[in-house]
Amino acid sequence: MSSLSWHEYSSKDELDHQLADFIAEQLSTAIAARGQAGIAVSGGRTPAGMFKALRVKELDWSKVVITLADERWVAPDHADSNERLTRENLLQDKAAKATFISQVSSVATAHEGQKEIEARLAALPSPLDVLILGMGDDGHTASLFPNAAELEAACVSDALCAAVIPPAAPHQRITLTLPTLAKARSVIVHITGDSKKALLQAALLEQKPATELFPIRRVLDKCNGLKQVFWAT
Ligand SMILES: O=C1O[C@H](COP(=O)(O)O)[C@@H](O)[C@H](O)[C@H]1O
Repeated sequence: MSSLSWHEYSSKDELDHQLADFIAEQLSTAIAARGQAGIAVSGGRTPAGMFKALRVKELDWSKVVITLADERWVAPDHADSNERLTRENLLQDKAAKATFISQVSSVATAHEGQKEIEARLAALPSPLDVLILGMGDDGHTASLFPNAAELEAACVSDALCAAVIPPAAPHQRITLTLPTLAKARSVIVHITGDSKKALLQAALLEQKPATELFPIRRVLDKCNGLKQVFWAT
């Protein structure tokens, strides 16, 4: 694996602000170099504070395309929706000018909706300039869940996204596939708490066939861009 650098902070607030500064700089650099920037953000409990710090940054948000690393197959106003989290916390203030690509539709299942989401994602700058990954307590990242029936296909797929039914977590999912995630120019793992730090460190040390590694490790192993962990206790 190419090298992974760690940035550790003594508070979540400091982490949120430092990470927001770093992302804003990367988006501005991408816009200067290529005229636009593409970023995929994660959902869950971790990113809200960082989103609030990022949304007020001075950059040309009209040139930024934002999507999700993964989405829960729920209505966009559902309490568990990653889109809702992103709209309420990131797509506000200056960042309201960004383009957002939603990864959910009104059809009943993620498997049925995958083709429509795939078509929408064709508008995403490729490769992504910035990818923010979370990590669950089970080592999943995006919605690449250990033991999901769709995991192996999503790790080698030519598609941009895949439908996944997590074996032990709520909601059907759409996730960017591992090849789509791994192409990102800059990958940031954004985690908090001692147990996630310990899990990530253990995942990075595992010596097993790829199919038995935690999904977070599988993604990081395939990334050739800049790789960093932003962590706070
Ligand atoms: O289900 C999900 O979980 C992960 C981790 O979330 P957290 O609540 O532990 O921060 C998240 O990265 C992913 O986007 C989300 O759909």
